[in-house]
Amino acid sequence: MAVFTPVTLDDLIQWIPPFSLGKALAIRGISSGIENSNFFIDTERGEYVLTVFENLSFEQLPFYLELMRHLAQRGVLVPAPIANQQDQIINPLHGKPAAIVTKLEGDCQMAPAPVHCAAVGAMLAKMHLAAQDFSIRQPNLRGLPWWRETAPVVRPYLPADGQQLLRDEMAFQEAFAASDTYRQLPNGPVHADLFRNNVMFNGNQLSGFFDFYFAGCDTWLFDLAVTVNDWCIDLATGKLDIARVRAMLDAYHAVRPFSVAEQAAWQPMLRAGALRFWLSRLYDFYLPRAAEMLTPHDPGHFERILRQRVAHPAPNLY
Ligand SMILES: Nc1ncnc2c1ncn2[C@@H]1O[C@H](COP(=O)(O)OP(=O)(O)OP(=O)(O)O)[C@@H](O)[C@H]1O
Ligand SMILES: N[C@@H](CCO)C(=O)O
Repeated sequence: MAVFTPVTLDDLIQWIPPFSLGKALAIRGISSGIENSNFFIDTERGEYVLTVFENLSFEQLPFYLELMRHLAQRGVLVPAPIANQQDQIINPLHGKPAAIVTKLEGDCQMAPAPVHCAAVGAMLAKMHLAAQDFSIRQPNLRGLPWWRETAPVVRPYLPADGQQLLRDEMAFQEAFAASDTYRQLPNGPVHADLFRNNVMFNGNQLSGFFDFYFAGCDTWLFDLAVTVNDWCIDLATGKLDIARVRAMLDAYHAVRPFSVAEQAAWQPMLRAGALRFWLSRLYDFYLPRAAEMLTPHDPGHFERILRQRVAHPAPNLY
């Protein structure tokens, strides 16, 4: 169901020669994923992932794919895009942009322990540092300007207490974004969607981050807040699990020490990370795109997380 653009082995055999991967031997559609058509492909040089982009254009894709190339070249574990003989990594296939990237070994870890959270924290810090000198700049397209646009669109669908929470949190986040503390936060390219289903593990060994298609420039702390809000919580209640939070924060800090401003911004940023996904899930729930085929994620999950973060202080960064 999640292969929107079919690609046959014959199509691949015709298309793949400029990539110097030898002959294409097999292709299998990947059923999970709702944005793009993804395939595992076998070639004479090994196994790779082929993505045909259904929504992103030739103009939009360089930010994401060049960022992955930049990170892979610096030893951050991410899928490395494969260039053709002209050094192009985005090429048309059935009229849509497509790319081949290296395959990450293993599976997603959907019930993470502190050891997994530590591995994610350390790699996230390494990724932030390695992306600092990436030359293409694109803002986080799901940042404050998008919240401002989206909050009034989804608010009418909420009951009174939800409307109140959304109003209060938007006001809180506007003030936070205008503060001196916020201005002092280090920023750069971030993943911005580093949930459990976007990281691969081979046993307890992290094998890579993937699905960079919400990446953009934002504060490093926002990226960490989004990650903690998914990896380090009890999914039923949204409560933080202190052992997992500590493991992730300590591992991050050991690679890229936190600043004083970041400590001051930590609680508001956890709320920002929850608000961002509450809004996008509300939008997808109440205003689904015409071709939407899958059940939207539950917005209530991030409303619970937001209420938790407002009511209970999180552990300090360091
Ligand atoms: N480089 C990779 N190596 C190994 N497996 C991959 C790789 N890229 C994607 N996959 C597999 O394909 C599945 C779908 O990929 P992905 O999550 O990027 O889909 P999508 O449609 O782009 O996004 P979404 O998660 O928003 O639905 C992943 O869950 C993973 O199992
Ligand atoms: N991680 C997002 C989905 C978009 O990748 C969510 O859980 O709402």
